[in-house]
Amino acid sequence: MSRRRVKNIDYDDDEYFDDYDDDGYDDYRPQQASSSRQHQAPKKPPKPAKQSSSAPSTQPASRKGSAIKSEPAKAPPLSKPKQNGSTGSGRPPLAPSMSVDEGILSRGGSDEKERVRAAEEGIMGGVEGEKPPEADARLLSLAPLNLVVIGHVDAGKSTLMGHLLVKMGAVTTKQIHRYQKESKEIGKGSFAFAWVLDEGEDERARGVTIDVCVKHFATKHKVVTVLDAPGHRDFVPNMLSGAVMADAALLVVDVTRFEAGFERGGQTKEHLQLVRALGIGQLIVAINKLDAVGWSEDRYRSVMDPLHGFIIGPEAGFKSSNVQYLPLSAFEGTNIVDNNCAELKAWWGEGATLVDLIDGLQTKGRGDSTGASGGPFKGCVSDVWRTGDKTSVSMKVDGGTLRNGQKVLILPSNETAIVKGLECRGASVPECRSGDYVDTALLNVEPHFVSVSSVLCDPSSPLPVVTSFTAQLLVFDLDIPIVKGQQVMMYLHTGVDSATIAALEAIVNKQTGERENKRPKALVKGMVAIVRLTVPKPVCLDCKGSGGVGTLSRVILRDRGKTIAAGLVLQPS
Ligand SMILES: Nc1nc2c(ncn2[C@@H]2O[C@H](COP(=O)(O)OP(=O)(O)OP(=O)(O)O)[C@@H](O)[C@H]2O)c(=O)[nH]1
Repeated sequence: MSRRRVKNIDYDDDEYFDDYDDDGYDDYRPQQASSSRQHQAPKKPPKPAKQSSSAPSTQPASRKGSAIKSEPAKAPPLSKPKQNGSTGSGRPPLAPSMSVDEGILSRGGSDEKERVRAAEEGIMGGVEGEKPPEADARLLSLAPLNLVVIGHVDAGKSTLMGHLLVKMGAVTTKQIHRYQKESKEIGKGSFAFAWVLDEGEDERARGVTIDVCVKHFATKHKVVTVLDAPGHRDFVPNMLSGAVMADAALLVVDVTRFEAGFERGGQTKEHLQLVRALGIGQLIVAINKLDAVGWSEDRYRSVMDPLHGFIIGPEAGFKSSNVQYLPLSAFEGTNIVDNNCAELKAWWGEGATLVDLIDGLQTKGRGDSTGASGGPFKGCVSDVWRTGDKTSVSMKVDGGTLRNGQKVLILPSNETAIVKGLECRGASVPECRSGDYVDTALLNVEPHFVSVSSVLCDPSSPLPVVTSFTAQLLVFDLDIPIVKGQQVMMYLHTGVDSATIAALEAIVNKQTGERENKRPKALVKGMVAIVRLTVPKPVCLDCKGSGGVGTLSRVILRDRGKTIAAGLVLQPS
């Protein structure tokens, strides 16, 4: 199944401001570039045990095409996809995809008329109407992983994911042949694989990803939810909406135009800083389009060296051991699940493929099998649409466990609802745990009680609903200093809204963590500061250190199309 979406942000408490040792991720302090952080030539990734190129499919063949009749061909009003439009909070909606996928994990439909009819009747998704497949036992035994794909525009992100999904059996040969034919007809033949993910008409006509697209596939040990993010600078907010859902990031770099994406104005650095700010500590770097430079090892290294310096340097702050690199060709499909290219083998040997590296990624903060981790249930809504007389939402579980039949409190609307169905990773499931991306949670309420950025939580543990709060922020590269009274765009978990910097309360000493320089006049690049933010409408949030995966406390500020600061909510004020 695929779903287009567009949501939010988050930021990691621990890595910026707390000890981060216990989770093995990072000892990142943005301030101090310790000598151990100085650039070291990265090593080739270890060679994990090779995996069969015919990785197991995630759904039995008999389920192909099932549950597709209830998938709408166009979304009803609440979820109608809008390119750069907005739903609820003003963030562009992650509306259900119009996918007609017949692939193994896809829930698109083969019967277009039936899907249109279902949409017109307002019957959305597989929770009500024809049911989605039950998750099979093998899938449930795999570790879930949400992977956001980032990188400068045209780096080859969608092509890479499209080709990977084809190779993993999540897209049929018939379907990719159709994309090849149709893309050729409009003179965009090189985008055939990208069309697996770029499903919007605009995206296909322009050859640019606009919304985040969500797809699933399984490796040997993982069931992976891919969030393919746009690379164009105009769509950074959409990219953030995918990144906030992720456990790990895959950075795609175009080896032929590396400098354009890496230097000032390119999105490579900004994306890296943002995913790190969102608490993502694990990174795979796919150096793409090696076919276009004759599989040159020299070119590969000339890109990897400056990139690695930035990635482990003070501005991005990844831990070297959590970053892995590999050369590939998304277009030719080389080194994705296998490597049959003699020129690459000559210097890469039997090095890991992309699927090997994805299979070896770790997740943190995930609920355990008892659902005990993360405390009471809480989660943030990233998409909303009507399902008959009920409301469906997509969301990220930030802590605890969400179960079918459970009563939840919706904030800020303060309405309660019962969960009438749950879908995760393309299948119907009895529960979703901390860290899970929930494809669909069906709620027995009217849609106006829920919007993108709503929070669902355990009614006995309501989260704060506020119009003013303090946050600890790291200041990014700025054209002009941040001052009191400044209006900014605020990305708070899955929401986006305007906000005012009501007060600059203190500068934080990066070495000691102590507050000093009370009431500074202005904030400049590299500072860590405590600021008070006010918002015009009440927002529901969580505070730093409240448990779970921490999505609900992450805040990113942007101004005039640039990210200016990112951090964590400290407390309501
Ligand atoms: N030669 C070559 N071209 C590639 C490769 N991968 C992608 N391309 C081409 O690069 C162009 C952009 O590919 P996309 O997959 O749309 O790039 P993207 O990063 O998803 O683009 P946005 O999401 O819009 O930022 C297309 O013409 C692809 O065919 C590759 O491995 N080799």
